[in-house]
Amino acid sequence: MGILQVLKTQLLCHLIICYVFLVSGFIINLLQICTLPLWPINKQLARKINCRLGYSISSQLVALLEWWSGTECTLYTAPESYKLYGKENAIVVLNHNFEIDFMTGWTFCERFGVLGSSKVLAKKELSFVPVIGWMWYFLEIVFCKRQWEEDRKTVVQSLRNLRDYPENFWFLLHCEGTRFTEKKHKISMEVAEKKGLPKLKYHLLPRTKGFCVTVQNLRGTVTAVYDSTLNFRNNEMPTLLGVLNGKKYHADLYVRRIPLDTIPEDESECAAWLHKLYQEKDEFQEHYRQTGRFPGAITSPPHRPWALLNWLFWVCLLVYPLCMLLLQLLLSGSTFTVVCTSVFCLAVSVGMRWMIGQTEIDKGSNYGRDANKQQLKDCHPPGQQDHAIVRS
Ligand SMILES: CCCCC/C=C\C/C=C\CCCCCCCC(=O)SCCNC(=O)CCNC(=O)[C@H](O)C(C)(C)COP(=O)(O)OP(=O)(O)OC[C@H]1O[C@@H](n2cnc3c(N)ncnc32)[C@H](O)[C@@H]1OP(=O)(O)O
Ligand SMILES: CCCCCCCCCCCCCCCCCC(=O)OC[C@@H](O)COP(=O)(O)O
Repeated sequence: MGILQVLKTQLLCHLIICYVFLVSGFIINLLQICTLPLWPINKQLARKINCRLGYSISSQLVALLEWWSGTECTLYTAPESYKLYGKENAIVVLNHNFEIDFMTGWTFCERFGVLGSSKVLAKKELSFVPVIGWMWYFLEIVFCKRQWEEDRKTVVQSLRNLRDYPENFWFLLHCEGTRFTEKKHKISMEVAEKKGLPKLKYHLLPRTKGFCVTVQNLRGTVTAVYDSTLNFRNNEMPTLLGVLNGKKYHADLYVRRIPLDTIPEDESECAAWLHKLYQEKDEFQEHYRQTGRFPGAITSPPHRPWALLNWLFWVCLLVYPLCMLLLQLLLSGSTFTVVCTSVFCLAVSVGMRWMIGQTEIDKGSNYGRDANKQQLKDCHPPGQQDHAIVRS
């Protein structure tokens, strides 16, 4: 193991990275709040500014994945589709198996220049996560409680707001609605059986309402669906902590571009279309398992320097004052100040660990663990968490 690799596993490095992320994040959140008076005056300008500010936060996680961990991201796609990526609005339908699939998705967004404006149908709980969740509020991310009766109105309204968005965007949909675990898979296949739908081996049964309503409300705004299937080589199960420790992973993403006007307008036909899409996605995963690759031509969209430059900017800006502050504290000789600072640092570390926990599948929600919604609301007792599938 090289010296740099050892350095990447050191707690001090992690604390500095987290400090830069948190402090820069809070500064950017504050700047986002400052754009509020601009919204009624010039909405499109406010949106553009927020895209740049949002980029400055999310690109830090991209830099962590690309430059710190050195994770390789390979794209399998048709060359004629490749030319259009980043130049049109699209709905991205992605499988939901990995703890860092959001970072991998962001990395592809960065490579095609749509990171600042990328959107997602996200669970409401994520809107409360400091920095990222607060940033999303200003980026007009669509949140849902995963209770359709309550979501219908807000989701439709949020989607309609995107019709005049001034930047090209990709709208991410994890139609499975939750991350893959063995238990959730078993239950969703029972639902599939009851509904007379073919079983899926690598995916949960897709929830169709979000997809249909998105297609319905973004027709005319979005030109294509990017059917995206993600996998990691050698059965890697990547984690954010692994990335923070500098572990290199190998992501393979297969993208098929499907023109939006080929998707049925009728809701039940649209739902059937989505079920068929997931059967095809399952076949692609089977192909990957058998051959170690997806169909289609391989490309490695080039790295852009901006994510790294943005990160270095924040490191330069924030690490020097931190060092000066710590030095002053030590020189002050006040036990009280030193104890207070230590407690503060500990609280921040616990907060960061909680944020990282939001990405962990073992700490995931109960959604989809039972076909009966009432039962879903009950928390299961500790020690009964199900585990993400370990692919042999
Ligand atoms: C190219 C690279 C990628 C580019 C990336 C681009 C952009 C990146 C941007 C941001 C990155 C950040 C990423 C953050 C990720 C965060 C993602 C999430 O938060 S995922 C969770 C939230 N999202 C979703 O849930 C979306 C999918 N869900 C839906 O669409 C749902 O329909 C819904 C709109 C949320 C509503 O859900 P609800 O449960 O209320 O209703 P449903 O109708 O869906 O469910 C009832 C229906 O389902 C049947 N049922 C019951 N149990 C199950 C089960 N276990 N499995 C499957 N189906 C089940 C039930 O019988 C009902 O059926 P029916 O409708 O026939 O009555
Ligand atoms: C350079 C920066 C380094 C900082 C390191 C620490 C950063 C901490 C960042 C926390 C990021 C929080 C955003 C989490 C996004 C997680 C997306 C996700 O995968 O959500 C899960 C839901 O889809 C489904 O939930 P479940 O029903 O499976 O439960």
